Amino acid sequence: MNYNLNLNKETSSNEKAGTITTLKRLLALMDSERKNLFIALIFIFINAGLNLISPYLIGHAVDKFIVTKHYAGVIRYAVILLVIFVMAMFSGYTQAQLMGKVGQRMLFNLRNRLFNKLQELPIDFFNQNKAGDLISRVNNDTDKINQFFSQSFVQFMSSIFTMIGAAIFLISIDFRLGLAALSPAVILWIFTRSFSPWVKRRNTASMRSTGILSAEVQESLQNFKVIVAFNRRDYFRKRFDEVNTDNYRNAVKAGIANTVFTPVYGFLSNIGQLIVLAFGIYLIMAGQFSIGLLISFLAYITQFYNPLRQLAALWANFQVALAGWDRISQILVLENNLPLVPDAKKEKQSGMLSFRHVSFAYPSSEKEILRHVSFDLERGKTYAFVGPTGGGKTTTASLMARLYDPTSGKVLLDGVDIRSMDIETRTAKIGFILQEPFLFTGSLHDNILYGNVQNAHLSDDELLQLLSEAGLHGLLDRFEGGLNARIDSSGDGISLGQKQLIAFIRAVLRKPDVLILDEATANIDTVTEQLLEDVLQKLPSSTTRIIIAHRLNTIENADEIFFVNAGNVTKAGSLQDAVDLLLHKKRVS
Ligand SMILES: Nc1ncnc2c1ncn2[C@@H]1O[C@H](COP(=O)(O)OP(=O)(O)OP(=O)(O)O)[C@@H](O)[C@H]1O
Repeated sequence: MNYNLNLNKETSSNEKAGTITTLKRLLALMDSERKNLFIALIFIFINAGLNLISPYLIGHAVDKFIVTKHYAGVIRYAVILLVIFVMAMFSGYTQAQLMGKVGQRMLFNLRNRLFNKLQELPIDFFNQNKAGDLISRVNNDTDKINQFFSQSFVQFMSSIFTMIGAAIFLISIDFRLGLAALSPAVILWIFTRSFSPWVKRRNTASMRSTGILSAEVQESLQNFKVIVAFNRRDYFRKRFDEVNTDNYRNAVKAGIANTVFTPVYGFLSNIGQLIVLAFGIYLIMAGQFSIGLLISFLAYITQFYNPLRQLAALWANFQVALAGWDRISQILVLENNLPLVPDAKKEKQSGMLSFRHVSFAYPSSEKEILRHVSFDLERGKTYAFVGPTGGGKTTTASLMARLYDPTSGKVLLDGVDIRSMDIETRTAKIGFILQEPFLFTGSLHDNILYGNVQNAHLSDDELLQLLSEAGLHGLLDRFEGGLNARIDSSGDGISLGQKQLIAFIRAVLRKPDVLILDEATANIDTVTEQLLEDVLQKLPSSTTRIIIAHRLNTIENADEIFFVNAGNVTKAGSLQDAVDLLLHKKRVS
């Protein structure tokens, strides 16, 4: 599956969908907010209704009391109008409050949904997309949708109610004049339909370049030490300048597109008023219309075209929200390409961990890293995987932990295809210490218990007890502050060796059946390494240990050594044979 969001058109399910379909999908996001939405809509409706009654009352008052000079009645109408205006103010306040909360909750749920989806996706997705772009989708694009729902949606619905009400009043006061007044709206409708896709496209392009900008910033901040060390600041400055310029151009284009509706709507609403004025005065002169009715009529025209003018701006916001939703749903529609394959049969005569005719190529390249590889690893033994840089050791280990699926063949754990194991079972059985351990901001205590559901709620003392039982407590001396040592996700403030220690303690405490150490001790001093070696020896005798290492002392205690190179994984024999192979003295038979 192609996971590249910026290349993969198939994942953009909304791109070709019409506005109504996309709107329905957007509204589906509000499923849990139905009740609040309904109450808000009632208040929006009441507010629009109250605002619509006033022109009629004013026109009525003019004809009944002002034209006939019965001024006492005007006071009564003024009081009624005041009550209506106060009620309208309260309903307006309530609807804004309600929708503000609905919008925030929706933003919260949407971000949660998006983040959970990101957690479900395979490593390959993260290989193909830049973190900065994903962050921009989770933060900026969801916020565009929130802005629409919490701010524009009330105005949007209120404008629609008001317009419909005003149109009904216009037509029922005088059918001919009403139709003439509304005729410019038809032109507006055609104009809006024709230009909306273009506006949405420009907004999508603008968001895409914001994502690229965010990725660029993230990349250079992450690598700033290397940039400074290699004096590459000019190069990155130039790259940033290009991306920033591109983002600026796209934002300007989107801004222009977003303002295209407003002047046209303004112009055509003025034409509507002009038509009413001319036609209305003609009807008054012909004795077919009253002054009071013309006043009401002009007010209703304003009530029809003003919201329409607002709708022009809101329509642009809506297009922005749609474009944001497009980019978000590109992620939401993705499926993990490592699905659970149910009902795998247990295979006889296999080791604890076995490769059966495994071939593998990374999805982004044609090159086969492993070709028809088969081997069996037994329970409780220690295996070393050696080979030249780029030979395929990490790839082999990744397949053992099902970070990827083989292109063909099977990986078996206890005779069962690991594709049939649910993620909890698999991760409980296989502990993987990566070359570059993952840390997050928090205490050493939190970092050690990361992903350890069973021991997640241990206190410091209980954790200390557990660590000393596992022979790991001595390693805490390497951290100032012990379990309370502050760890930063960037890894600043601690050494690479300390990072590897955390990953080691984390994995060992979970007591996995298979423990894979991928260059896990490369940056640790020899004294600490001996400590780790002792811990490894103290692991339950049933634990299978797989060690990938370049340093010979790390592999000398292995029960068996495998040599990984050029698509093959072969038994290397003794340590000396492995060294010979590494030095190319011997060819793999
Ligand atoms: N995500 C990826 N996408 C495409 N190719 C990859 C990816 N990761 C690794 N490779 C390629 O796969 C090959 C094997 O890489 P691998 O990391 O498994 O080697 P290794 O033996 O562990 O090397 P080292 O000793 O340097 O860690 C290399 O040619 C590498 O370029």
